Amino acid sequence: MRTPNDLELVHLTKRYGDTVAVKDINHVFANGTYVCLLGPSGCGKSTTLRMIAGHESVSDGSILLDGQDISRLPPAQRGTAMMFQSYALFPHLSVRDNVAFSLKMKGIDKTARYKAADDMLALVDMGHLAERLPAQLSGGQQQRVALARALVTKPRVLLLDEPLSALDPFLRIRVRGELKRLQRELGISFIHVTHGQDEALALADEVVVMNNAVIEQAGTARDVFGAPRTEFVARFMGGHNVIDLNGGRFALRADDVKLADSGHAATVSVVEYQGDRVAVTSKLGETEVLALVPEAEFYANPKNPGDAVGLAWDEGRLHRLLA
Ligand SMILES: Nc1ncnc2c1ncn2[C@@H]1O[C@H](COP(=O)(O)OP(=O)(O)OP(=O)(O)O)[C@@H](O)[C@H]1O
Repeated sequence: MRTPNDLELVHLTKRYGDTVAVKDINHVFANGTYVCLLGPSGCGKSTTLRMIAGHESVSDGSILLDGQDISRLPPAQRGTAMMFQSYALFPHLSVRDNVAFSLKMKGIDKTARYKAADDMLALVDMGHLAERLPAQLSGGQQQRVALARALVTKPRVLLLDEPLSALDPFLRIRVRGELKRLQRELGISFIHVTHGQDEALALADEVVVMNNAVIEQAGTARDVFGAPRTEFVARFMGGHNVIDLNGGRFALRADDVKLADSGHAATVSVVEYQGDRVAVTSKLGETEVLALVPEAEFYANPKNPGDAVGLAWDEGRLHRLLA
């Protein structure tokens, strides 16, 4: 069912000469959803996002927002806003002026645009630093200013291109929590491009996995992780084994593989301690099978490389792959 402010991609295609960067994509991003566009380098994520934003022209197909074709409108008239990876703040403007800039371009008077900028800075917890220049801010603070600057135009869809990639791992986890909170508070859609599986699983209401210019699978984070449709998705999401059995190819979650005395006879090849669990890789014929074993369970009966081991799983946990 369609709701107002759904964003729809219809046969969306982008060609650069002989390269097809995005190939005939059809998808509806439901209003008020946190979407992560996930995929390996070069799969077409950023091109898709830039076409939605209007920073890249469309070769074929169209982009509809709330039923209206926005694919030929200039970026500022689309109802979308983009936050760039590099933040792209103006170095000579204060934080407040950076946030108010697009409103100035629209001819909004100073009192009104400063009020709007201050409201957005308060939303991202940066009100106290409104007078500073970008160079006087940390990376995380610059990122919040960039976010306030994108949100000040009151977009119906916020587009984020690898927004966390410049942050250190600790800050990345904190800021991603803030992004999610902000999206819930504002109730608009966020479309967030990432190549981090963990990031997508942590944030997204809907994960859209791209590969080779097409959407390979889309669904809730649990659906995509729990029921990958293809070998590519199973391998790319990680945490799965891909094994051939009885003429079929199956995904089997590594945390569903048990080390047992009976079962499929294998030989342990690598043991990695990971804190809360131990990653045990074994050779089952020519196939490497990963088992993620809870720490206490592993140390109750520890294994070493070269040990014979039985691999067991519940048949119901095997998930047949389509390709
Ligand atoms: N301006 C351009 N001219 C020619 N080819 C381009 C251009 N921009 C992107 N491409 C090509 O289009 C394909 C998709 O690129 P895109 O940047 O969308 O990938 P991506 O999934 O965002 O990758 P990354 O994670 O590395 O940013 C790639 O093969 C890329 O080389």
